Amino acid sequence: MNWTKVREFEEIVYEKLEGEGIARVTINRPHRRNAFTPDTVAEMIAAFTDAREDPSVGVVLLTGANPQTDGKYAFCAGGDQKIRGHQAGGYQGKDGVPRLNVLDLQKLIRSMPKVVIALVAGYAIGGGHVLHVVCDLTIAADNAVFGQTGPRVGSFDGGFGSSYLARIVGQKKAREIWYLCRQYNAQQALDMGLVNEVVPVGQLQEEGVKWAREIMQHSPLAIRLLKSAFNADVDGQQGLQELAGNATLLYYLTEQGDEGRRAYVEKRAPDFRKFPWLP
Ligand SMILES: CC(C)(COP(=O)(O)OP(=O)(O)OC[C@H]1O[C@@H](n2cnc3c(N)ncnc32)[C@H](O)[C@@H]1OP(=O)(O)O)[C@@H](O)C(=O)NCCC(=O)NCCSC(=O)c1cc(O)c2ccccc2c1O
Repeated sequence: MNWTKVREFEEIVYEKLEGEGIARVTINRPHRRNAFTPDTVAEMIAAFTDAREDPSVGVVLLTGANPQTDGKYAFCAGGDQKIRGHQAGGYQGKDGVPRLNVLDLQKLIRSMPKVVIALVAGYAIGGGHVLHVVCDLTIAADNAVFGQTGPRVGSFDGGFGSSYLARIVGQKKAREIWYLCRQYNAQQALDMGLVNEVVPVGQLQEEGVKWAREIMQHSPLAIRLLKSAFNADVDGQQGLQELAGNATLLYYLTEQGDEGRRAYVEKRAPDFRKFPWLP
């Protein structure tokens, strides 16, 4: 497949499949099971922002560099515990400032009007598990392992990582996942509705592209509106803002919406009488 690097990053790889509208973000810290630092997250935010702003991109694949240095696999093992500051308010990257900027990345993935598909091989653990949860779809390799570790390592994600997880797998299962910190294999994840499909690990990337190509055949506006409608059901005023923003976008595309703008620019009264009050 003809993947082209969009630009150089240090802790991720960001590519596009030329002429297909598909982008891929790969977390590239295999010596730490692809655990993220604030710098990894800042790079991911930059890549996802590029994909969001590029009108030719409709689908973004999120994955981890594999196999790892010891031959094992990981999607992402969450925040890098070795740089989580001592009694500090977050993870410390190159500038030494403690932050939890993965929360900004979660919001971006969730609200961007493109489809984000997590391709999970090996461990999706802690904050890495939450990353796949906030993606629109998840395809798992048959060696995938899912779980939260927060209460064991002195952390928790009470946002999308717990409340949205409960919307996906149900309250009882979500509480089990967080309170017991167990690990679940790909089949168990499929059974609880946590992933969309399980494929052999060697086919994971191809399968992701296959799903992306199918999505790319469909209407961008319909998918944009569906994503914001799914979010609006769960995300309160933020979700309504996304849905309403799309209503405004559509209104701007109409003659009626344009009449108000034109009248202002032409310094005349708008004529809305020609438009029907539909039932
Ligand atoms: C993922 C594992 C289950 C894999 O186990 P395995 O035995 O295969 O591998 P090793 O344990 O030997 O790991 C190999 C190598 O990688 C290092 N490593 C792995 N994960 C991390 C990590 N998260 N941070 C730092 N380093 C990591 C490991 O130390 C080894 O290197 P050595 O040089 O030491 O040999 C297992 O690795 C594992 O359980 N990892 C920890 C998973 C974890 O607890 N993650 C953090 C959860 S908390 C979190 O992610 C989090 C982040 C946020 O930003 C939040 C923001 C807001 C709210 C909440 C947040 C949050 O909870």
